[in-house]
Amino acid sequence: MSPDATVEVEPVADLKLQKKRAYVTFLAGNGDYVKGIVGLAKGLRKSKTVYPLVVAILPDVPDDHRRILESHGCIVREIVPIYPPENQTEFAMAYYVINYSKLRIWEFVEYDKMIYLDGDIQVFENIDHLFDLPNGKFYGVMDCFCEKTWSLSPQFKIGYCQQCPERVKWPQDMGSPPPLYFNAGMFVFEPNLVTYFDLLEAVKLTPPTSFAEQDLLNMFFKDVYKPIPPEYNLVLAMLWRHPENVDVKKVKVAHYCAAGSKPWRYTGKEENMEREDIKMLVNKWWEIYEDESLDHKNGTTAGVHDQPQLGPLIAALAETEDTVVNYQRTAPSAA
Ligand SMILES: O=c1ccn([C@@H]2O[C@H](COP(=O)(O)OP(=O)(O)O[C@H]3O[C@H](CO)[C@H](O)[C@H](O)[C@H]3O)[C@@H](O)[C@H]2O)c(=O)[nH]1
Ligand SMILES: O[C@H]1[C@H](O)[C@@H](O)[C@H](O)[C@@H](O)[C@H]1O
Ligand SMILES: [Mn+2]
Repeated sequence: MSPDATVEVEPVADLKLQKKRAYVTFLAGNGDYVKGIVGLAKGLRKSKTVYPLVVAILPDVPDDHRRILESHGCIVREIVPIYPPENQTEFAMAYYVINYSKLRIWEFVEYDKMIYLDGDIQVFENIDHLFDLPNGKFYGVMDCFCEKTWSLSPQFKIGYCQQCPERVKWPQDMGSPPPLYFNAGMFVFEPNLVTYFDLLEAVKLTPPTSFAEQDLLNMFFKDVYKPIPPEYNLVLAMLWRHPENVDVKKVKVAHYCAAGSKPWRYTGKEENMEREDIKMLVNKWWEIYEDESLDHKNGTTAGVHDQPQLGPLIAALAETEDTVVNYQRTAPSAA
């Protein structure tokens, strides 16, 4: 390039950050969760995210499921399973043991920041702005302790829930109330190898408990946890347990974790599944899943991969720590 050449760089977006952000989900086994992830990929595309969806998969995910994910624009990354120490613990759901492997996502350090979403989550509105939350914290939505899955916990036994701490107050003779507890189906985090090795160490040293890696993550990040509003991860039981805390019309992200609510298995027969709000949310999931206009085109991945390749000059500038490079994005819509 000649020395007096000028480069048109328009002040629009923080390129450096965009380059290193992604959504991430997790897939294990040869069952039907792959449908959940296809639905999620399409929901994210509909939300017009500019970021890709990475799927961390265990080796037991069959090839045809991997190909389905790739055909929907996902970046598939195989991870090595993580096993908790031997223990007699009864998990709230027996299969939660596989979720320890999810901790491998802290190893994805080619990304500065990621948003983890379970495969039974659907995104109805763009949530890319969550990537702009200040670094150094762990963001997630506060859980509810009222469903039967919590029946072994002291909270459930005394009827205490952090969603309505005034209803049954935490008894003084049980010490101070437990720290705020997030649902680990959705969270904003920064991959980091030091954190990753500390997490692996914590797994080795911590006897498993009912909610597996969700309990571990809550313990590990308790001092940096910052709650975000429930519309970023609507744990469906909130609709009948704490209706005063949620407005279903404002929901950006729904988490189909209540018993019987997974849309691809929904029959409407289980408790609470006949509710109109549940039927509406299940229908919304199916509309996205079946919308062919949201199918991935041209064999490219969603989000960042739909963006033009950066010129080497812009890329080099983006590497400079204190230089904010802005440029005109001409990305086509993710749809
Ligand atoms: O056979 C399976 C089971 C689970 N998963 C993956 O693991 C995730 C977690 O499983 P569920 O969504 O069924 O679990 P819940 O929502 O009931 O569980 C919650 O508690 C769990 C405790 O282990 C995890 O923290 C999980 O992320 C959190 O949302 C799934 O979304 C999916 O991404 C699979 O791929 N295959
Ligand atoms: O991880 C669990 C799971 O998602 C359950 O279905 C729900 O009852 C819980 O509140 C949550 O902590
Ligand atoms: Mn889930």
